[in-house]
Amino acid sequence: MPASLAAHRPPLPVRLWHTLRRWLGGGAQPPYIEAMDAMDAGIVLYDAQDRLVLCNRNFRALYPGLTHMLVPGRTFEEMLREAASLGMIPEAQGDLEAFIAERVRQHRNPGIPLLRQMADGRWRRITEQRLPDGSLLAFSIDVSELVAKEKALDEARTQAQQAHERLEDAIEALSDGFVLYDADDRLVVCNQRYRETYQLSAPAIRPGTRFEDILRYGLARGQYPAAEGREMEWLEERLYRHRHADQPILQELPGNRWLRIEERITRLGGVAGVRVDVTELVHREQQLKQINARLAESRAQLHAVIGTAMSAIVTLDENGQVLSANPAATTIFGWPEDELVGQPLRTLVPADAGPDPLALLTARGPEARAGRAPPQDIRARHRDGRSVTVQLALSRLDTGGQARFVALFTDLSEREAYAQALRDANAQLAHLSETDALTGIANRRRFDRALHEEWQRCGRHGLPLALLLIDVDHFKRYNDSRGHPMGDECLRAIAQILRNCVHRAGDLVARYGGEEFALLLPHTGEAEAMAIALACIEAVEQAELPHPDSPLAPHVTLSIGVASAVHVGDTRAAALLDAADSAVYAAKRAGRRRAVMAE
Ligand SMILES: Nc1nc2c(ncn2[C@@H]2O[C@H](COP(=O)(O)OP(=O)(O)OP(=O)(O)O)[C@@H](O)[C@H]2O)c(=O)[nH]1
Repeated sequence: MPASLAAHRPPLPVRLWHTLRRWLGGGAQPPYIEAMDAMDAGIVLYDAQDRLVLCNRNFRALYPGLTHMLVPGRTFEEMLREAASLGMIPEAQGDLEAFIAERVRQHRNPGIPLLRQMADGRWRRITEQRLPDGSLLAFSIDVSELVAKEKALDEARTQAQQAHERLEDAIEALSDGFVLYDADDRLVVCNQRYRETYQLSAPAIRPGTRFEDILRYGLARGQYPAAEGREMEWLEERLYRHRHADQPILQELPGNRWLRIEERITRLGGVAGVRVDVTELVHREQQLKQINARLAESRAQLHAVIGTAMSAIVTLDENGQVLSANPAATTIFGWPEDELVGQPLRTLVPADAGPDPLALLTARGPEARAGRAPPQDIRARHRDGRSVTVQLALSRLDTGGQARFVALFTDLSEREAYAQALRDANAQLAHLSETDALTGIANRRRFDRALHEEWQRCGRHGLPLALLLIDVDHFKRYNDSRGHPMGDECLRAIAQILRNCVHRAGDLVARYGGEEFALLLPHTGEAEAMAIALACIEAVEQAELPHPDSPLAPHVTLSIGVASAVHVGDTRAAALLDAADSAVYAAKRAGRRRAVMAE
């Protein structure tokens, strides 16, 4: 029946009353009584004095031991008292009189229907209604199933509430942030940790708020550093990922804090999310990245150094087999790296070069403890079989695991060549610094040094040292008549002639100055020195170097001062020089073209 129609109908007891009135007014005929008995509800009618008028079978069945009382004329209270005394009313246990008083009061002033449990444990709803003529109609319906369902519902509700509380407790107990959004993306529940995580957004984190609105609130307050300057783009991306929640998100928070967000679509179409603080992990990763970058840089620098080093750098395993070699190893030993790798150290340092160099580092000795052997010069072997002089420095690498060694080979042959070249250059320089540029014989510096040294040396042996000072006669005229370049040529020729006049290893021919020469003759006495002087004069004259302007001869002539002395006591070399000088003047004074012995 439609609800609108039911609303206009009179209540059931009133309808029942009218029916009963019709029955009773016309004399209650058995068929109507039977009809009442057939009804599912217990029906009982009391008159205005609360005396039973009639009741149906269903009512009588409710009180099986009370049949003798259920006769017209019995009052409600009498029947109640009898039923209670017979234990038919469980509620009446305890204070019987109080129960009866309360029940009679309710009966006389019927209000809302009563729910009563019967002796058989079943539940009935008793509706009592005072009728217009003062009589009271009561009927009771078995509502056991309804009550059972309501109880079950209550229990289910309680369980649901408990489950909800347990869920809330569990969510709160999580060390990570948890949040649940419904299918409309409105916040359902979140824990305190979640609110603490998003401190700048916290005021917006309330049940019922949309996820997007929480994001916008946070965006406006700098909650998401990664969104700075591109807020709308960031928002779009974040919402997309939120709704497609398939992969974890790494999210930055202010203060270089980091979260890992795991979101899942729930069965009801909402989104459950967990926020894990991974700040430490990210910081460690950042540090690791920096360290790796620095490591890569150092490695690149190391490779550059090793690659360009002049020395061969060879790494070896614990058995002395080559692990790697730099380009210099190929230069020094002739082995390409790929052919050298895997070969024993003995390939480069053969047995005839000495004991195994690695033995020092593997045996128990001070070198092994220091992890380094002193550099040693050895004859290593080139790939083509020839030996190469190298300096080998061995050291052990501290790898923390298996032993590794580094052999540093420096090619000494090259260094030797450099050293020799340097020595040669120095010698040449020394030679040049003591050589006369014009004539190629010793210069004044060399002469001075030699005079001093020979003076000392001859003195030590008690031997005489002779000195010839030679002057070219009228050389100014030579220059003037033949020109300066010819003068130079003449001086060169004289130097060469004088050089040929001495034969002993210690004899020195030097250019003493301008057109003056000097001969230093160790172990030479006066007579011998004079003989050499005369030989020099003779040799120059025989060369017949033209000197057209000389008043002495048509060719170049010499004047020579000769001195010879033995270094005794504290006599000085200068004395020998002075003596020779005086002698040469004497020769000039005597007419030139001669040799004069010092006095
Ligand atoms: N061409 C040339 N002339 C030089 C060089 N050194 C010195 N002379 C010259 O040698 C001459 C020496 O002159 P003097 O000292 O007067 O001696 P002299 O002319 O030889 O006279 P006496 O020694 O007294 O015979 C000067 O004219 C110098 O210019 C040189 O390297 N080359």
